[in-house]
Amino acid sequence: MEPNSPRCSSIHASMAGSRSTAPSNRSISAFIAAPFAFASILPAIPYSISEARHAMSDMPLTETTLKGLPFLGSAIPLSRDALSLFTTSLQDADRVRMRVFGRTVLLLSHPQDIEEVLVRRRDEYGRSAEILKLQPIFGKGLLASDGDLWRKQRSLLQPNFGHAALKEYAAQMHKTIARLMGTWNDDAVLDVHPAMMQYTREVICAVLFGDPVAGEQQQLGEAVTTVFGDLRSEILYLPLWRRLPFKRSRSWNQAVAVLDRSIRTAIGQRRNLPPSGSDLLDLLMHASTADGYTMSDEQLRDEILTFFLAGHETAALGLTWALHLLAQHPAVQQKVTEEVTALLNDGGSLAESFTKLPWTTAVVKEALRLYPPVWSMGRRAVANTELESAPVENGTDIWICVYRLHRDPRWYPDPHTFEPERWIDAPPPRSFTYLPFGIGPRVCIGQHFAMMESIIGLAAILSRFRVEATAKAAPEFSAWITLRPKTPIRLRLREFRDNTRG
Ligand code: HEM
Repeated sequence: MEPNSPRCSSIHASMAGSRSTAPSNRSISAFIAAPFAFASILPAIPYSISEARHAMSDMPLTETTLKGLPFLGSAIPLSRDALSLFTTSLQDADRVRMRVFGRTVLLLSHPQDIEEVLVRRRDEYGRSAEILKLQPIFGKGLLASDGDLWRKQRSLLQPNFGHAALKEYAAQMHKTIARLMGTWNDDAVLDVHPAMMQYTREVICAVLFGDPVAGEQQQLGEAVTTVFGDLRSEILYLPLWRRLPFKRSRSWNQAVAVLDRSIRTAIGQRRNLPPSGSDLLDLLMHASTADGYTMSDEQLRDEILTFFLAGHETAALGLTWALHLLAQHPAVQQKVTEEVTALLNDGGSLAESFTKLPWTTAVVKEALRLYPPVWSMGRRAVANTELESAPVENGTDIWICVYRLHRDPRWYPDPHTFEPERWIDAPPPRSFTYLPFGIGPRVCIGQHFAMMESIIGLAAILSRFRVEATAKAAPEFSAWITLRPKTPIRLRLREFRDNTRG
């Protein structure tokens, strides 16, 4: 997709938070200035309302209602296995209505409804109940805030995820994965998810704080792992769970305190130094909008925690699933290895030339299609509104099942098959059917960052190692906030090249 095409400018215009529901051809907004050089690695998220309307107008949407228990509604099957409940019920209808603890929930996976909720009628939907429950811990960072605060923060933060900034981060990413691979040996069996968590955690720490001394990094890393590893309980039981004298809640509280203290200390120390532009913390601290708005220390702390929350595990999961898929598909792995090797043999460097790796990019996109780390997105209606032929009452919870959307045979032929070819020299998928990073004004601010981190990470690993599956069975996954493997994914590393280049 050309960045200045009408489609693309519609995306950008839609993100500017305008109240109009009509598509606009305004040129690229300051919010999402997708850099030209990165266009080829972005997930194809074609967006043209008129095109989408035309293509889908002849298909009436179907709706069903799930019967549940009094008051509990569908809470029990939902807590047992939400993903199965979602995918099974969405097989029979485009929309599923259910009750959960007395609330109405509308489950969606049709692109037409998704467009309504996330773009056309976006002002009629607010943050989801689950996200709002995180506010006492993570404050009013970008993910959990809304309205004017969100708009101000988004425009302040967005430039730091644009082209120039990303180029700086590429070198950090490459350095980080190279350092990590220095600890891997030929024939070793790698537990992939924790290894990728280490990679993305070190990247986000390095990008935010520069290269802190190893001890601080380690302490911060452990706190991040504890806090974000136990978010599930947090969301369910907050604030009760935190007050109970369990070992897990105690260590969780301690980790939150460490994280909080480390971030506040880093902010405090920096306030006494002149601006250096050396890392993201420094840039954010001194950023201001055209009308002079700057962030308070409290807001800065919330944004940094939010980046950990939103950008650490998600990116690690994308990479974990990509490596798993490559181990299952040696022929595709070979293609990736060949293109990376060719680039390096021609004197290219991964940090500078990662946009020139179509197979690696396609593998990342396809992994995010099959295993979207954010497999479900939520909103809550803040007004009485409607979807085509369906009323939506104020207060209705909306859940969008991205997993089902990505595996719907109407949009993806042979939807459960790993086929990176879909993303190479093929027309982009139908509008609003590929949403690993969401869409509309609340689209992931870190999407380019995450794509770059994934491509550089994957390419670096495959420039040196072949990965082999150690188990035949496909791993099961647990779908709570993110789509995680239920049991470890262990891959055998076969070193074929030393890591002195690239
Ligand atoms: C593969 C990796 C990632 C995936 C799959 C992912 C996915 C998403 C999705 C689906 C949303 C939109 C949620 C919604 O509309 O309700 C989102 C929002 C967000 N993401 Fe990401 N993300 C990833 C990486 C990152 C990274 C690396 C960062 C930061 C460094 C980040 C920061 C954020 C923030 C701050 C938001 C909230 C944006 C807003 O509401 O304005 N994400 N992400």
